[in-house]
Amino acid sequence: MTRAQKPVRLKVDQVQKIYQTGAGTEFEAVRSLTFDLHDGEFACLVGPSGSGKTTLLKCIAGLMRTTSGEVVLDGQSVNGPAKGMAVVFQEYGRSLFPWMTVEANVDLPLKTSGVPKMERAERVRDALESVGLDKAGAKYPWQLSGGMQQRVAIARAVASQPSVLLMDEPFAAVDAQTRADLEDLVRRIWRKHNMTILFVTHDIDESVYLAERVLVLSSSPTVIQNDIEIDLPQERDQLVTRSAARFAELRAEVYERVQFAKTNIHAVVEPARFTEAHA
Ligand SMILES: Nc1ncnc2c1ncn2[C@@H]1O[C@H](COP(=O)(O)OP(=O)(O)OP(=O)(O)O)[C@@H](O)[C@H]1O
Repeated sequence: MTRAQKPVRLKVDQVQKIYQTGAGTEFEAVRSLTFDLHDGEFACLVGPSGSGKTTLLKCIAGLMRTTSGEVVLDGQSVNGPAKGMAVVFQEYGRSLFPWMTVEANVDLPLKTSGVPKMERAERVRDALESVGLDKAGAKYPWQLSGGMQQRVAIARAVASQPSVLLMDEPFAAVDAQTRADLEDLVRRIWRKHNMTILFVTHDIDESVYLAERVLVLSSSPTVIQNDIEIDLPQERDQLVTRSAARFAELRAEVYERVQFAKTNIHAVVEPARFTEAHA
């Protein structure tokens, strides 16, 4: 089945975000963003610094109101923190409760959403096993390394069985080796649980390695500038995949698009004006 034939999980429809920045002033961070995420897709979102990646993710997760436009999850309009979405942030240290064990941290969203106790225990066990932390359930977050803490945050997201998993620069704060391990872990989890993932990253190589599709944002005020299919084999390996000729081509393509985004404000939405202004 092709991507287009699969049901749409997440619909982002002309989302605009204008921040009120003080006495009568405002800043349009996101202009008009439209894309669909289909069931089981893994998409990465890249773009210049300040292009609105975090703003967009917060709007999608229902943590921030859009100024206009709509986010629809499984056919329901998102108007607040949505039950079917889980978010993994960069700051794992702040997203886990230090006074709770690993198990209790993973269990918390299940408990608050009223999942029966027996089922909760099973889901927590499965999720911790998926991230290779089945022996660490009784530990506290502060007894774990940064990479392990981020795996707990991922386990918590997996346990809640979200329709869509949102990840905002989740590996930016860990060392290179841990990052590579976590990338492989997320791809394994994605395939095992047939998840739908939207992953924000600064790192172009990471976006190509992880995703099936890379969405490139323009600079602010932001629109989707490019939607690039990553036609690499499903089985990926840090050494083999990253040294493949096709990987280099895709990386170069995404890199060029991001460079273009940095220097061509409004080039996509208003090409005529851009051409005139730079003629
Ligand atoms: N609360 C706010 N009030 C006003 N402007 C804001 C606010 N939050 C973000 N912005 C502005 O909106 C734009 C987009 O910010 P955002 O953090 O979403 O970008 P980003 O692509 O995630 O950035 P980075 O890649 O550097 O993390 C930036 O110009 C930022 O200064």
